[in-house]
Amino acid sequence: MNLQSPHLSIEMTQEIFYCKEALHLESGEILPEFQLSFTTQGQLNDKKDNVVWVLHALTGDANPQEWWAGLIGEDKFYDPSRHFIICANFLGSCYGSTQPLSVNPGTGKPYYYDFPNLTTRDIAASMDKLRLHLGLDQIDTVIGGSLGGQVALEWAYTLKERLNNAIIIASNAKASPWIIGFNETQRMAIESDQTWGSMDAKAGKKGLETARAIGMLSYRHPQTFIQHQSETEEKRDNFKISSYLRYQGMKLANRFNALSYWTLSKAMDSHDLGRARGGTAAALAKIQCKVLSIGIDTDLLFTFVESRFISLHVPKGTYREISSLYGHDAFLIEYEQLQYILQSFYLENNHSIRT
Ligand SMILES: CC(=O)SCCNC(=O)CCNC(=O)[C@H](O)C(C)(C)COP(=O)(O)OP(=O)(O)OC[C@H]1O[C@@H](n2cnc3c(N)ncnc32)[C@H](O)[C@@H]1OP(=O)(O)O
Ligand SMILES: N[C@@H](CCO)C(=O)O
Repeated sequence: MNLQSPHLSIEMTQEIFYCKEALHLESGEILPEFQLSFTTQGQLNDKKDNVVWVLHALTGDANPQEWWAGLIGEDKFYDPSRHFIICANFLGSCYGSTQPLSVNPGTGKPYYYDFPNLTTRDIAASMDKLRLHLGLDQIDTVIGGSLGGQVALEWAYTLKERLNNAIIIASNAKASPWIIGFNETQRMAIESDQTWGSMDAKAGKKGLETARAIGMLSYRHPQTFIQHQSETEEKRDNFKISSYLRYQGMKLANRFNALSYWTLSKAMDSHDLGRARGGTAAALAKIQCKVLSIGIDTDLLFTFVESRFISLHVPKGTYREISSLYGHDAFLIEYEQLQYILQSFYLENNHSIRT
């Protein structure tokens, strides 16, 4: 029981950070200005050592209390009565941050297909502008899964001694051809939608449905579907898994847009911590903070081998593994194991943050 907040009432604040400074992107392009939607919950303590910055995955938003409800929130592992919890919607995403449907200040019209290519390094750089805006010199923990883990790793590299812990879940130091291939097939699905190319917020919506259905196969494991979508009677058609994938496609297409999906999937592909830094091993060797890399035994997309690679090459690395039926998406589901792993990590590292 959280005695400080018996009625679970610590307010969450949602704001927009407007950055009027240009962001110079890795591609050489420039975003003349941008905005990030972000939330904070809890208070920065006097020692300013309780900042937990949460980074979302491909289709998440700035409300981890919703999509990571088992980990973030009052009476949860990261508790706003102790931690100052920050989460920003990624640049390129469609939950309040600058994205392809935003107005290009140069033309006065939405960017649509002129929105620049972003990399995970660019997304981390935009996040750092928010950190400076908030006046935070020190972050205790950055934590993210999947694309969120990629961005967290990039940020950990540049934050240097300003970061104590990076928790990188179901992620990697460099996008594998397998991941890029999955993303490419999803973009092909979007491209094959006849509305793709039109200047319309709903362009590519049907294609996005297919893209998400393909994506779902990579976010889960064959065993997930044997468990949850097996037929109980003999059938020749209309299988459960078919309606499940169609439903998941529609669900995503109703809350996301294809242009943002395109942009963020390209960012995921771009991920290479070692680019222009002498390769991934050399770049990982320069990360100064403690790194907890968590793999998932059934992850078919970001394999546990890639997660372990991170911990083996950073100077202060720990590797832990989640065992799950759910494949890659287990990082959004297996709360008990996550809490245990996190608790042990902080205890083993005799860490000041109270958990
Ligand atoms: C503003 C926003 O909403 S932001 C949301 C933020 N989202 C994220 O950050 C994404 C991260 N979250 C996720 O990826 C997912 O929510 C997960 C991994 C945590 C869980 O996935 P879910 O889709 O909820 O679970 P699951 O795969 O079991 O599917 C359940 C849904 O499929 C439906 N379903 C299950 N089987 C079938 C079937 N055979 N046919 C049709 N529908 C089916 C269920 O009725 C349920 O529907 P509901 O979501 O409307 O309740
Ligand atoms: N299920 C995740 C994708 C994989 O990380 C999401 O929708 O963000």
